[in-house]
Amino acid sequence: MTAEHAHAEGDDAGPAASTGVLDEILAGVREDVARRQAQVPLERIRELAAAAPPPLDAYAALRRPGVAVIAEVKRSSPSKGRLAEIADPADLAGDYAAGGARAISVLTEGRWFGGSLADLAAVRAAVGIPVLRKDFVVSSYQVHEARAHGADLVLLIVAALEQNALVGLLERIESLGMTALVEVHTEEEADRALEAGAQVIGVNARDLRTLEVDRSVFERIAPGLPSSVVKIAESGVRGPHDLIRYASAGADAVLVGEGLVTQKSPREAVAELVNAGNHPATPRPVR
Ligand SMILES: O=C(O)c1ccccc1NCC(=O)[C@H](O)[C@H](O)COP(=O)(O)O
Repeated sequence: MTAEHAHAEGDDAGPAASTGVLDEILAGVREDVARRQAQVPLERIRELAAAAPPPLDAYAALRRPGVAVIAEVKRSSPSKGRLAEIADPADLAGDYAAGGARAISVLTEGRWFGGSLADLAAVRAAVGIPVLRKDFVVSSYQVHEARAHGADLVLLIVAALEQNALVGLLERIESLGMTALVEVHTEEEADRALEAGAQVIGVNARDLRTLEVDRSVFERIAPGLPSSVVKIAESGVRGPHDLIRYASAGADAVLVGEGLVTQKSPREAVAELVNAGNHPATPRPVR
């Protein structure tokens, strides 16, 4: 399967997706990282990371009362193909922030998601709230890149990493003052995330190998996570009803892409979710 035709196979899940989209994405990511590293050596990217303004405290931002909304800059996806043009990611991020988003997620992978590090830097410059580098991080080079381009949070996907690599990358992220958002999809992955020391865990309803979305995955995994861990429900939020469902299962935050970028007014769509997350009737996580 290729980036060009994967989405033609189905909606949220398709038979051809079962060949393992994640592995294909990772192969491309490794090539792209090697190319960038040949252009900008590790030593230089480390210097750029060290010179960047200090990161914001994402853990504290996501622990504030109410269900936080992390709004995503997402042009395309393997499951849906082209979602939105997003000519100016800074402009979109500004709208998200004005609508009350607690953080912005920027997909920086280029082949399947149409993102870039330039998008990350542009969003960083535009907003004063935490910014997540959402990518398929497999090397510490990418962690330094994230910091150099202004990230406060970096995604680590347990399914993409051996345990040693997960632990090493998490430590590297924290040593640079950033927060690791550790993504899981099964109970076993949640155990690995906790063993690695994750303080912020995202439960993705989307199986990254099959692309199937199952919102009940959060309800299964979240109650088993310690109360000190920030619990983020990722994928499948199409409106306030999904946020409320995730909140009932203990979500501190929801991460939303498609449900925002496809709206006529992403700002109003964020505000609607934020209002639902702050509504007194919306369940609060037990801490
Ligand atoms: O979105 C995909 O099709 C996808 C496929 C393979 C790996 C990752 C993928 N998406 C990344 C995400 O997890 C989502 O962008 C994020 O959780 C938001 O999801 P949604 O609100 O459903 O767009």
